[in-house]
Amino acid sequence: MKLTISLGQMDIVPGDPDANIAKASQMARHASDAGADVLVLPELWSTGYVLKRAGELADAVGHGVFAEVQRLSDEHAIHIVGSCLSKDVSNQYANTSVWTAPGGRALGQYNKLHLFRLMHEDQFLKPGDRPVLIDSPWGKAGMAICYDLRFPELFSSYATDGAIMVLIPAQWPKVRVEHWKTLLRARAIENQMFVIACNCVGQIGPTVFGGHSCVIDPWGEIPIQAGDQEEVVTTVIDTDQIDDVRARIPVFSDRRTDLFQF
Ligand SMILES: O=C(O)CCC(=O)C(=O)O
Repeated sequence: MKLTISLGQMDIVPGDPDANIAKASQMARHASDAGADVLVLPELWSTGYVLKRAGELADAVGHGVFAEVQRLSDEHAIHIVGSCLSKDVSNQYANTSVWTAPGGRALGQYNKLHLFRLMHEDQFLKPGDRPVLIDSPWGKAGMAICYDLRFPELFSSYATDGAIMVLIPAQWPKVRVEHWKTLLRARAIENQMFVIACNCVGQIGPTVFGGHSCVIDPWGEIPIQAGDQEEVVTTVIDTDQIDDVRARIPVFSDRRTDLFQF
């Protein structure tokens, strides 16, 4: 099955949801004009890392920025995935990626499992308590956010549970962009699935972000990779490629499940 994906590599305006929603709106229009089925945005794209202002900037899922994304999804008939600051009924904050589908619905939501101490997430946010696999119209899709990329067991559990792709909104710093590229490719190759990753660009405080948003196929090839500027890039993937790659090198049948847990 063919799936057209756009990556909205945004230069996030810190602490200014209105400015970032305007950028997301332009990106959704651009992606829709390019024929995209799904637009992926970065991690915390509506606010950036201004966690000290979570009380003012976080929204309950379904409200505020999440409702704005639903409006964009309906208007442009496009699925949208990206993470924003959320709050729950007890006013606890999380880094939440929602898969928003046209027609006024969300297919699922995921709270970042591995909080990134270097950005003080552990001081402000509640970590997620479970992996989330979305039943998308193109097949099962695992949800991950940025630092989660360093934890291969998350990706391998998604693959074992039938994922054909994992979507990763991120704010990955330029200084470690080689880790980003290497880990994304490794996760795609070792799990023989598509890895779809959208980073941001620009600078927030002392941190410069690395861009290089990309889609990686199950063979480790990179059909599209952005540079280090704000841009929307689009590519078409064929999910049937997964069966071809898994037939060529049957790592899932060759796993030593008698020795290791997956
Ligand atoms: O793992 C890294 O190097 C970057 C992670 C990160 O910036 C994040 O999770 O926000």
